[in-house]
Amino acid sequence: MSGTLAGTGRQQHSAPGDPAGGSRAAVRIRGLRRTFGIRDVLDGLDLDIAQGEFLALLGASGTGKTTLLRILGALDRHDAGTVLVPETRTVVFQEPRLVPSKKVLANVTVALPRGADTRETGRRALAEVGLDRHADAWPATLSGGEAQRVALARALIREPELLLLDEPFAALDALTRLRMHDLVGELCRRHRPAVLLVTHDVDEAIRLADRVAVLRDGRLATDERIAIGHPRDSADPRFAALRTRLLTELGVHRAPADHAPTPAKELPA
Ligand SMILES: Nc1ncnc2c1ncn2[C@@H]1O[C@H](COP(=O)(O)OP(=O)(O)OP(=O)(O)O)[C@@H](O)[C@H]1O
Repeated sequence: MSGTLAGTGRQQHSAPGDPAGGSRAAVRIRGLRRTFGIRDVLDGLDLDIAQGEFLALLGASGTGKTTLLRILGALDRHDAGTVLVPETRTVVFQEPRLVPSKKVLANVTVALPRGADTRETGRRALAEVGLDRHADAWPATLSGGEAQRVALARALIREPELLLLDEPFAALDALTRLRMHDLVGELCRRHRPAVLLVTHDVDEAIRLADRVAVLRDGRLATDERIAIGHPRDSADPRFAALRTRLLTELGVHRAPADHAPTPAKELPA
């Protein structure tokens, strides 16, 4: 594990993470602060993510979810605290961010060192996301869901110890999103990176994660482990109960749908 010592800009290399809750930590954050102007968006945040653990992070808009993810990806700095992260981290954003002038296979292997087996490794990564037949396609010819699968293949090909997912399904239609959930769940079980998923979708969080946390006032307000065997089907009453608890934590109180819809109105010709 290596990490950044806040305020010094130096890289810290340390022994692999100590046991955290029985597992070894891939991510260890203590007292993290990030200030924009006069606002402490992250304010003394503590968080561990164990190796191979899938953490979904919920929070109202503007609470600092993406800021936290960007700090872990070294895309932003922090003002105080300690952040220890693994050496290999990759990010999937809401948009696929493919290079339009490179074909799909070249996009997937873009961050790999050139070697005799680079193309073969790229083809295997594409096969994992069901797109091996698109290796020679241009990004502009892909659907949104296909492009996002290429972005996922590009992120996993480096076998990251930490995979950072910043609302990667938000721009997809509902059916494609469900298919992507299955795919990401399966690939994460196979590759076992630690995962931080930033999302607004409570159902998605419960369906995919081992742990769900809610960010509020710069810290984790809720940090809940989802038991092995917990129902992942949104129709199940235990799933619904957890959803209601998390929505309440997020400040969303659903009014019961007790009013009948207004009758359809015929528009004049
Ligand atoms: N570079 C920046 N300069 C100034 N303010 C920033 C910067 N980046 C983020 N912020 C502010 O920090 C706060 C948290 O932003 P962030 O994008 O992390 O929130 P979020 O929880 O991911 O929001 P959303 O769910 O809407 O994407 C916001 O008020 C935002 O305006």
